[in-house]
Amino acid sequence: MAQKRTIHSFFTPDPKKQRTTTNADQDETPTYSTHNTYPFPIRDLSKSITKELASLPARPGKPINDQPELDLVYFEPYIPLYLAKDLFRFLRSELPFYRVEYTIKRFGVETHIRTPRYTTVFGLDHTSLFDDDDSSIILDAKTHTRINPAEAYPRYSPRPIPQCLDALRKSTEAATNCKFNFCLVNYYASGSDSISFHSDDERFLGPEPAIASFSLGAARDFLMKHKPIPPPPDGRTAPAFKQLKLPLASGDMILMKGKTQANWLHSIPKRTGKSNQYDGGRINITFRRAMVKGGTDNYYNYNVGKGPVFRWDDTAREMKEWKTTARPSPNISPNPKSEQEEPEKAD
Ligand SMILES: O=C(O)CCC(=O)C(=O)O
Ligand SMILES: [Fe+2]
Repeated sequence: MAQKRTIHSFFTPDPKKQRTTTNADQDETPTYSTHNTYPFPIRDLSKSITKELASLPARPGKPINDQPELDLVYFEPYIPLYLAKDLFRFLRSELPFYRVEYTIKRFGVETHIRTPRYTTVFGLDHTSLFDDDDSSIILDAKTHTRINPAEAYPRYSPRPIPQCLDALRKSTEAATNCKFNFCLVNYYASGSDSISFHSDDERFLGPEPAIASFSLGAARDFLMKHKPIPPPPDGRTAPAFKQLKLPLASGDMILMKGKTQANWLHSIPKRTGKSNQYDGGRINITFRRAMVKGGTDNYYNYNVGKGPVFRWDDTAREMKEWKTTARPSPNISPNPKSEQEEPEKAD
């Protein structure tokens, strides 16, 4: 008879499946992705993890399309638990993060927004390419001639997707038949970090964008609700939409596509209560495809910004400001009129 598993044993990798901490991995000399825009070199995944990612998804995706204009594919999970656990720890330790603040005009009033989570982004829109042989060179995607990044991307220098995220991008492209040129990462340090209801329907993603969204670490609820619609004429009853609540677990992936972004909003609400085996920390990775230069500027502005870099401190078990003499001090607009959390993601 099969042995009964305790709750603890579900989070303790099965020895037969502990392929990510093999002797081969431990003996491997680490390699790093480097670029002049990275605040520090970003470690590459081991050969064995890279190979495993290429063989995913662990389970085929299931469509969720039983409501008007809703078009999702839910991979539950895409990354098996033992691997998701390693990948969560790896990315939390190795990526640079930011706590972006910005000012927007809301109802004619300058409002200071503090993004309620850590973020980072890598990638370049469809009009340009990093040179395969030298990623410090950016090429025009059509002519393959060199462009001047200071002219084409004056506010933020684009960052190539580091190997540790690019391996997952390649796997996701193969599994979904979609193409992605951007990777956005959110880190929710605890239940008080969140993302408010919004849709990723920015014009620079083109019509009917496909967005692949991965969860690693603590489980959090992903809520979806239909955008408000005008009341139908001549007293007819408005269609009823049900709100969705998907308790996304480590390793899960949701592909949002078709008319979803144009018609539905999604959010990760704040959560109270106990933390779990991941200290309550959760990483979200989204792969997207930006079509025009404005998309690149927008993504860096709201996910990197001009403020300080944060990096995971494994002794303190929290994100700490990462100091370097090579980087200018934070550049945050002084004396904001009011401060509040993001209302909705700005375009
Ligand atoms: O954390 C998540 O699952 C959602 C993130 C998200 O919606 C976004 O970054 O646009
Ligand atoms: Fe989103």
